[in-house]
Amino acid sequence: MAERLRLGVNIDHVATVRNARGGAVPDPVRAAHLAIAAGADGITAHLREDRRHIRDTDMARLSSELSKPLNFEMAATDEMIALAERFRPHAACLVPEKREERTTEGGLDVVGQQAQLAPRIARLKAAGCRVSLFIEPDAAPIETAARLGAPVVELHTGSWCHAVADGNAAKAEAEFQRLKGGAAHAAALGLEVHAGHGLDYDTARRLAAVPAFVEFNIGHFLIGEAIFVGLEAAIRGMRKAMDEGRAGN
Ligand SMILES: CC(=O)[C@@H](O)[C@H](O)COP(=O)(O)O
Ligand SMILES: NCC(=O)COP(=O)(O)O
Repeated sequence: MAERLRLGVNIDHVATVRNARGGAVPDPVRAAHLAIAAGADGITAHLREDRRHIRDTDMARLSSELSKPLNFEMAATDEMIALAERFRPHAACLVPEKREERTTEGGLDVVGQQAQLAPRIARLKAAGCRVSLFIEPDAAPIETAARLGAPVVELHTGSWCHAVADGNAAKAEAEFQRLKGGAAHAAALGLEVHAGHGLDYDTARRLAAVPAFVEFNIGHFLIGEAIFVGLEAAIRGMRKAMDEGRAGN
């Protein structure tokens, strides 16, 4: 039987709510435990350089407490690599960061940054982390990721999700085919293929029909949905959507 499409729950925006008042609640680590109890296959947390949401202490607790894999998202800086060497998460995903961005705006420039990325990927591997590169679903970054020795790529789904949300059917179809082709290309190179950014129930269900994808990392939509239905129901709803999509329903 084919391995189930995995769901990684990103808890960043529980920390966004916590930080709004500068206190200790809601606790993102408590959310991580609840997400796992609700069926999450792993937890993703993005320790940004500006610490706008997840903080070092959150990452330390997640690294020591979780019963499922932790995917530590980070910029490819020496500061973050050193933290990954200290916390030793199951996985590390290198993402682009701009201080002024509201959220991630695209994939890592792996083609232009090969020289800087290669030693940092080596350090993460030496620390026992499964390295993932968050990239655009295009041939050049996919092939470069494979050459750099990253075993995993996470394809940026934001452009497709925005086109769907905007009702731009032509652009949505073009972006979906870009993701489908990128996933097949990455898989053919032996890469494990993940997807993330902006996914909701509908887009997760549709994307799950692409067999090359092994894992989705989903956060903002789930935390927003949890405000209305609770975190467990939101996650179970996403699990159902992904299973339906994978089964072709
Ligand atoms: C790379 C990606 O799309 C997300 O995992 C990232 O965490 C988004 O950044 P924010 O969580 O700060 O919106
Ligand atoms: N890498 C994508 C991720 O972890 C979650 O992105 P989003 O669902 O919060 O947009």
